Amino acid sequence: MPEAKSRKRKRGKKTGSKPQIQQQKEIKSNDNTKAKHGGQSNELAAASKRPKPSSSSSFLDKMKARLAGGHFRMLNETLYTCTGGEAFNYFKEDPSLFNMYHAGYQEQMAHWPEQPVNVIIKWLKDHNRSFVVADFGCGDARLAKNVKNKVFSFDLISKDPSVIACDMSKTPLDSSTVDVAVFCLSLMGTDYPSYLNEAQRVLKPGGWLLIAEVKSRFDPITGGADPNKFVKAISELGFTSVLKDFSNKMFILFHFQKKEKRESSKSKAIEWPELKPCLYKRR
Ligand SMILES: C[S@@+](CC[C@H](N)C(=O)[O-])C[C@H]1O[C@@H](n2cnc3c(N)ncnc32)[C@H](O)[C@@H]1O
Repeated sequence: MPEAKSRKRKRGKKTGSKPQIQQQKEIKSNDNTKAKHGGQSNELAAASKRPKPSSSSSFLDKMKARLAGGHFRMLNETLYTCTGGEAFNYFKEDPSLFNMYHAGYQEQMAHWPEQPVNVIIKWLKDHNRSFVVADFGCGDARLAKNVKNKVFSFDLISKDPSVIACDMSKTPLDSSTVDVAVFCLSLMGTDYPSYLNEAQRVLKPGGWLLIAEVKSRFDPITGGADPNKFVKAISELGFTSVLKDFSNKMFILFHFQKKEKRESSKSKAIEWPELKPCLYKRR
């Protein structure tokens, strides 16, 4: 690493001094040609040869954005193809990757006409303010920052003192203590049923499970999961389906309420549909 740094410094010096020397030469030759020919056209010709700082910096910005976009897509794909535990260890080793992921995520979300987290914030504002909320995969904890409810925010890395860093299949919450469990675009890991199991454990009977997910993940025509199979699996986990909303172009919303008692026998394994990774577009 130190070697790379010093090489960078040397290169910086070289490129930094060259244009200056060039400029001086141009000014000189301009003066000469002006003196010789007295024409304005020579000055214009020289100016057109000068490097344009604005275009080179915008090129650099473009390259930086392309590189950042590539990093984001790589991290995004990693999160969708590993378990929560693996993702937790991955970010723990290099927390800066989490910032990189979220910068790319915010960039992508800026192109969505509506943010699902805002729809959930509105739902919470329209309901009981004393509801205790658990935000599973909270990101920058926007939800907690925008409601008056008590919110427990969980993510792989804590970027805010209010966020608890953990793999959300194992939260530190006591059983039956939460009124609303939120998963907003966060059912990423291949072991996503373990996150829903955890929500079932911490929710009070009658508690709400709100899920927003990328629509393409539930489009069987393009290899997505059958939403009915997803709802069936969650019902077997001990929930009643209350709402399935397909009206938004980008995301799908599911609302469930926890049953007083789980009906399905423990011996019968729940058949969870596979949720395909959500691959964001290159921009
Ligand atoms: C696509 S972002 C959405 C963030 C936020 N919910 C929003 O809507 O803006 C998904 C978040 O879930 C987190 N996440 C994914 N798997 C997780 C896990 N097993 N445990 C904790 N957080 C997880 C990611 O780190 C990421 O911050």
